[in-house]
Amino acid sequence: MPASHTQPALLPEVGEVGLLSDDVVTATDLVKQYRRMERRAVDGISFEISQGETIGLLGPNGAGKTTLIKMICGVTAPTSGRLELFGVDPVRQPVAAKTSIGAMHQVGPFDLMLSALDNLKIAARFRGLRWREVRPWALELVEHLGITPALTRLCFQLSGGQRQRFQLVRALLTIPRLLVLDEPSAGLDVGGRRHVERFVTWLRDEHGVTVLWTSHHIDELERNCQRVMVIDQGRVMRFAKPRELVEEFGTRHMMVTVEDPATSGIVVAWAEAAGLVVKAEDAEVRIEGAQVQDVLPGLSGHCQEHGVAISGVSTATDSLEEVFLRMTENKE
Ligand SMILES: Nc1ncnc2c1ncn2[C@@H]1O[C@H](COP(=O)(O)OP(=O)(O)OP(=O)(O)O)[C@@H](O)[C@H]1O
Repeated sequence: MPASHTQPALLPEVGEVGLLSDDVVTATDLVKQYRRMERRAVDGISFEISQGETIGLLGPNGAGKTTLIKMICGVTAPTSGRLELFGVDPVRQPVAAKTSIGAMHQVGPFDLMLSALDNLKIAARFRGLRWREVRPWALELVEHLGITPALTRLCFQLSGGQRQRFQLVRALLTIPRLLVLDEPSAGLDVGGRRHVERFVTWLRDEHGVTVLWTSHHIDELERNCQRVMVIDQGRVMRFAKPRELVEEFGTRHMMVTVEDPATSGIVVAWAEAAGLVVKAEDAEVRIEGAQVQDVLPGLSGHCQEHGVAISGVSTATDSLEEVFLRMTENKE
């Protein structure tokens, strides 16, 4: 969090222009059909996002995440359906989108031949902000993200991670009502990812910022999002809390490790005969099932009878990543 932990006094009021609703985004039967693309990129999506929520957007490559974000930002128009951002159409009233959204896109619009500082000044002007007014806050952010020494360097001289952090500063020249993060951790190391996560949490908790967050790091969404929308081939498969997705699509599993990998087949044969889903790799056997721990006494007895030494047993529930893979596999 920035050192002051407060929104600087000079920070301009944001998100005031003609905004009629507390619902952040409302989409009804939203469709995007690109020319020269056979299927629809977004295919009849309906959902609502409320003030203060952190929403994860999850889907395989080409699922339609970026297209959906572009429509929310008013950058591209829906082919049909209805989309409202704070109660207004972001394409017809682009000022509303421009003043209420802070967006960090996958491909940043930085001019590589200008310094990061000049790029930030240009971004401020583009958004109708006076640089001298947002400067203290922007520089505080730059300091907080550890990129002050890179401020006056040309953008092409920056590392991917430094550029990514400047993209975040650019999205946050004012504190937006909706922060859109399209792959914010691309190019960041583990420390950088956690830094960004903490900062976004602070924005949500201290300033009530609503966040729409896409990532291929599913653990990141699991940690930070209240609800996750799983989309595939332009359609919403589920829009639910991470825990609900895991409960609905995940399974409990037990990992049994045998001392001698050659004996794992005995465990596999027993589990299969008991009607359980089982996978083995070397000395590790994974047995799936809702009440999987209940089979342990029977399995132990069988192993003792057949001279199989078990060196470890653990049970766990699938992670959101495992659930996501199960939901989207075989959909090509
Ligand atoms: N301007 C465009 N013209 C034609 N087709 C497009 C255009 N933009 C995207 N597409 C296609 O629309 C589909 C959805 O693309 P989109 O970029 O929204 O997916 P995504 O979920 O963001 O993917 P990724 O995770 O790879 O970034 C893809 O098949 C893509 O090729």
